[in-house]
Parts: sequence; C-alpha cells; structure tokens
Amino acid sequence: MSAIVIPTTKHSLEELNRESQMGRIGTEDREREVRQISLKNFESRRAEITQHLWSAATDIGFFQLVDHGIDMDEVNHAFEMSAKFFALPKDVKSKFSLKTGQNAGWEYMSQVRPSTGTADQKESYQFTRPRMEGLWPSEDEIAGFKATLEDFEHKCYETAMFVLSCFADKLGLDRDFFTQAHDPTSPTYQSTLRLIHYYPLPDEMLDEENVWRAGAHTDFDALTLLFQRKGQGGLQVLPGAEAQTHAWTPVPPLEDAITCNIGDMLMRWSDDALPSNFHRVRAPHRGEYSGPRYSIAYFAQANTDVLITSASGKYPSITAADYLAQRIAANFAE
Ligand SMILES: O=C(O)CCC(=O)C(=O)O
Ligand SMILES: [Fe+2]
Repeated sequence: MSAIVIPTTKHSLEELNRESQMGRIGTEDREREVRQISLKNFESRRAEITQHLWSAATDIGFFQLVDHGIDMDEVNHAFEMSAKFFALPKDVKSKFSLKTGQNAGWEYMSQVRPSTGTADQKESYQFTRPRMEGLWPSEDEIAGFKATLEDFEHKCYETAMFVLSCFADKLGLDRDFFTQAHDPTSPTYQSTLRLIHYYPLPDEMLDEENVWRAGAHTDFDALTLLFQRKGQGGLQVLPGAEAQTHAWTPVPPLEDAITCNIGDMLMRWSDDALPSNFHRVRAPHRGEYSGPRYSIAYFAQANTDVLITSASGKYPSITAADYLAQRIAANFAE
C-alpha cells in the first residue's frame, strides 16, 4: 500500500492548517441528510425559507436549493458551453491560460490541495468579471460562449445574494449587507463562475490511493452554488465539527438542484456561526461510472476592497483581496 502524502507546511491561516490534516480516504457516512430547500415564492416565504436555510447551514452545512428559478434550459445551455470549451484543442485553450493569482482563465492539473499534496485530476475555466481581457474564446471558436456565461453568472449571483440576505437577517445585519459587499458593477468584484471538467479515469488509475478529482478542502469564498450532472457523482461532504471522524457523506448529483455550501470567508465573518465544511470529489471506484464529470460552481467572494471582520475578534480583520490571495497561493504554484 502506498503511503498518502500529508503535507506538513505550516500556514499563517488557521483554515489551511485544518485542511492539511484532511487528506486520508476515511469512511462513508450515509446517515447525514443533505436537505432540499424550496425557494418557490421566495419573497412571500422569506421567513420560512430563512429558517430552513439557517438550520441546514448550521447543521450539515450543505443544502440543495430546488425551485430556485434558474431554468433547466439555462443550466443545460451553460453545460453545453462548458463541454464545447473543454473540447477545444489544448493549444487553443492555452491562449486563455489562468492569470496567476487572478482566478480568471483556464488551468489543467494545476490545483494542488493542501490536503492531498497531489494535483486534482481536472481542468477548469474561471470567469471573474473584471479580469477577462484576452480570456474569451472568439465567436468563431465557440458561438455564444461569452453571452451565455455572463447571463448564467448573473443568475447565480442573484440566487446567492438571496441566500446571503437570509443569513444577514439571522446575523442581525442589514438585509443587503452581503449584496453591497459583492457589488458586480464594481471593478473590485471578484466572485467567480468556474466550469470544471474532471477527466475520465483510466482503468489503471482506478485502484490508486492518492488520486483525487478534487482533494478535500473548504471553499475560500462566502457561499458556493454548485451545479452537478445526473449520474456524475463523487462529491462528498464532512461537517467541520465532525472532521476527526473522517466519515464522508455523498451529496447526490441532482440536476435540478443547486448544491450550496458555506465558505471560509462567511465562517470568519459570522464568527463561526455559519461553519464552512470539508468536501471533496473522490475518484470513481472500480465498477462505477468512470467517464468524464462536469460541474459548474459559482463562488460568491466579497469584493477585493471589503474588509472581513470578526465581531468577537477571534479572527484578525483582513481584506477580501488579501484573504483570497493567500488561499490561491496555497493551491496554485506560481
Ligand atoms: O465539482 C464538484 O462537485 C465540487 C467542486 C468544488 O468543490 C470546488 O471547485 O471547490
Ligand atoms: Fe469546493
């Protein structure tokens, strides 16, 4: 049995030290429930929805939004664009390579998680509104790509802001506190839409121990919205408070649901009232579907000039720019 590499680098952020401990395979726990929350008639049901969101967020930390108002056609369309992008030849995709530290552009096999010390078996394309100069494929390369992504990103933004406004109510903040902190019209906006393509796993890699589609991590952001495809499972969650059990719960890949989780930025901001959670995408086991897996994530992360403060003083204040820069540096080599 080959040993799993557990990186021992000491980081200045507490969350990175936590993450470094999470690389082992562990076990499965199918008892935890990933709740589904309907956003139907959300304006008139706001109080009720807020209770459901808060309860799920402070319990398992992952929940799935249904009746969320983003049409299945739009979701399918975004996934079509994603498939077209990743199907481009490598030398074309290289024209749109990730700008260092910027969360914009294309990368492949370059994200090394502090938990596993090995590259995720994936490629991804990040869309961060103010940083896209030179990073869009032309209309000849993929017709409608830019317009589709811009539109889809905005729908994600609106959904994320609704959820965050419910949390703001519970935290005793102004309802639009987080909306102001994520202003998409500002050049300091740094929320990101990420298209992800996990490579098919060749037979000989199926039994290898330290092969991950996405190594265990918590998200850097305030709130993540994730779109999955039917039949393309592998996402697993582990609530932070139960991290020492190393018992992971599968998150079903429901096509019509948006899977949400709290990120570290919101955990700091809420003084741990809203806990971020570990999650990962494990490699398929022998006998399971091992073809490609596509997902799309929207990361709501406060604008660069926003100061993330902790009312209790538990965490030192840090700008959202510095916070993300440290997290990105710990995941991507220069
Ligand atoms: O692809 C997935 O299901 C999860 C991706 C993820 O956790 C991430 O990119 O942060
Ligand atoms: Fe994640």
